[in-house]
Amino acid sequence: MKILVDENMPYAQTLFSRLGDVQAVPGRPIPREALLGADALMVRSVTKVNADLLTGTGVKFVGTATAGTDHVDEAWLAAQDIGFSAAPGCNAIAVVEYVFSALMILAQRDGWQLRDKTVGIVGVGNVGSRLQARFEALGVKTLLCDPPRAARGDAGPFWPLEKLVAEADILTFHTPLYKDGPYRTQHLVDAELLAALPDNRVLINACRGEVVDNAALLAALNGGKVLSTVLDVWEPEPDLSLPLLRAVDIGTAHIAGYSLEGKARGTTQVFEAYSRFLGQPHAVPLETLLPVPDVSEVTLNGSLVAHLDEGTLLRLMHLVYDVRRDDAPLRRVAGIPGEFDKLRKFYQERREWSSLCIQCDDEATAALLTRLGFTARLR
Ligand SMILES: NC(=O)C1=CN([C@@H]2O[C@H](COP(=O)(O)OP(=O)(O)OC[C@H]3O[C@@H](n4cnc5c(N)ncnc54)[C@H](O)[C@@H]3O)[C@@H](O)[C@H]2O)C=CC1
Ligand SMILES: O=C(O)C(=O)[C@H](O)COP(=O)(O)O
Repeated sequence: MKILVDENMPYAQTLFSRLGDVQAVPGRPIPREALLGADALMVRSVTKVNADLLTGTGVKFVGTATAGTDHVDEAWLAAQDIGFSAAPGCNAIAVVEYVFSALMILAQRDGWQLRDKTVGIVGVGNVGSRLQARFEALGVKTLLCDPPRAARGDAGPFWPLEKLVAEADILTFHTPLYKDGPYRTQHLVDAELLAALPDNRVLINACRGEVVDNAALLAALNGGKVLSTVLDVWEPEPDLSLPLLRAVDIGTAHIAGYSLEGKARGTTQVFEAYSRFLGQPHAVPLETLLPVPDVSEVTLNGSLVAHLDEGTLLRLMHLVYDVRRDDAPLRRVAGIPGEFDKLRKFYQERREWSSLCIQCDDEATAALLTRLGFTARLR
């Protein structure tokens, strides 16, 4: 059995070799000759999986170690009776921690406190709901927009996007990319929305580049719109607009989801799905794969809760992950062919907040840190 895996999929060799012969290949594009004779294909978001890629191959199962699936023609796979699995939620925590880092940096730079702001979350799935839970832990007001969930009768409240545009200080987008249909998200942020957005707001896109009309955003920023902008994803990738990169406050190379835990969950989720598909189910506990983090324990003296000190919180968050480490390298190499993908391929190890154990003095602080996603212990 031959299993092709994207070369940027940590732990794929270790895991998939339990099921067959593994060959690691570049994902953008996958070499056609490698596909011939392959039984299964494990990709990431950079590979377009469709009839053009797979017709005439013997591939019977496709896994994508990603949350988004817009690069996969699922209807075509189903029509060909090719098995498919994504990795829903695998990197949601990483995206949440990216958003927090970005917001804390802007707050410090511009002299505001997160707790005084209202955050509008557009798309309240794996990322958005975790984001909301952490904001709630900090007492930050959120407004949620998720029309598909509202239509399903899920508990909200969910609001129309227009209300978030009018009332939220921070708008953060976490929807799938839908190019058509009733919940189309392509260019959800367009010239009209940008014009309606009052000045001094924050806009974050960490879902898919096409959810924001990049040309309209650049025109708005060039036209004097006062908007702090954080973009992890671009239209198009990898050839992002250099003027837009210069105009945004924080810009990164589609790495919001790139914690080691997030990538490892992605690989294990598709491995487990493929093993079930083959009728040989395996379960892989994440802790059996992950290395010890560089910094694993700190002591926090005093209470974080008595008067919530966002400066201390920022320092704790940034002991684990500070988004500026990803903004600077993109600005250095953007525009040089191949460099966007290289930043992603040779990504410096990044861990999630849960990898940091914080020893603290009081129960309320420990409870808050735990709700935020750190590991907290009373000393
Ligand atoms: N930058 C990165 O590294 C990453 C990007 N992503 C992207 O973020 C997206 C969201 O991730 P998850 O939360 O894990 O996905 P998810 O599928 O769990 O949640 C998406 C939510 O968006 C909602 N939604 C759909 N259409 C909408 C619309 N028109 N308006 C508002 N809400 C809408 C859905 O009902 C769902 O609740 C993924 O589809 C993926 O494209 C995900 C992980 C990492
Ligand atoms: O999971 C998703 O969806 C993402 O956007 C991934 O974080 C993107 O990573 P790659 O698949 O492009 O390595």
